[in-house]
Amino acid sequence: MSQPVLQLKDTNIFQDNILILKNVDFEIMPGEFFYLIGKTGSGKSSLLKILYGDLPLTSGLGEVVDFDLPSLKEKQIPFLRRKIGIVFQYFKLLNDRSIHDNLLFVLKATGWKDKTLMDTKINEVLGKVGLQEKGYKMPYQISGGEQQRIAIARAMLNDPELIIADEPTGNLDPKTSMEVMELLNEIHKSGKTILMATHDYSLILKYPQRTFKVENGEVFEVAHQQQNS
Ligand SMILES: Nc1ncnc2c1ncn2[C@@H]1O[C@H](COP(=O)(O)OP(=O)(O)OP(=O)(O)O)[C@@H](O)[C@H]1O
Repeated sequence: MSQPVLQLKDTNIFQDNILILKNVDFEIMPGEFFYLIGKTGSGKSSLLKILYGDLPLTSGLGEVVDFDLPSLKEKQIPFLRRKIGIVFQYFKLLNDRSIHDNLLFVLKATGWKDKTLMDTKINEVLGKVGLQEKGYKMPYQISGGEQQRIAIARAMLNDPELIIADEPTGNLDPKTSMEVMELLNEIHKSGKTILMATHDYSLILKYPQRTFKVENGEVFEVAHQQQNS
């Protein structure tokens, strides 16, 4: 039987010694797509930060892409991040270089050396997000939706075992949000595991998946929503 891609057990999550979430228990198996929903400030980002090593796990058990979180060392974090693709609300592209060079920068930073292999990989991920022709453009020369697609392409450069998306549509208009959701769905259908935080219930209605809710310091699974389109 396959192992969970991520697992939290009896985990308490703190920010500045303040308990934000208690007794968090959940796991994601390979190929699943999970939403994490909850109001602004409920603790979604804190939970995700635990998973990519941005917040230490000081209470309870946790394992992500075969890394043990309670014993995670600073020097292991880059290796953890190579196995996780992260997509943020604000796309965080580097504005001083082209799309192609944004992607090249990540490949070089994660240990790639061969120029031909790097170019092939960049073309591949740009193709996956439908933007193969835009590699020469600067980030500010493309739309917000396109920038988020590039950020998704960037997250896929190292074939991650898990994609974490923190409010990936939070900075986009409704139509562009739907396009980004279509893309995430395609990526999911290609076999990727995705955990996505959002407070946009309309997306969850349109693209129903297993959903965990963050509320009053707790995380619990909610029943599937009916598709409403
Ligand atoms: N660096 C920090 N130091 C102290 N407290 C923090 C820090 N970051 C977040 N918090 C607090 O932790 C709580 C949860 O914040 P978090 O960002 O995880 O919520 P969220 O559900 O992701 O909300 P949002 O969608 O607004 O990011 C909030 O009360 C917030 O003020």
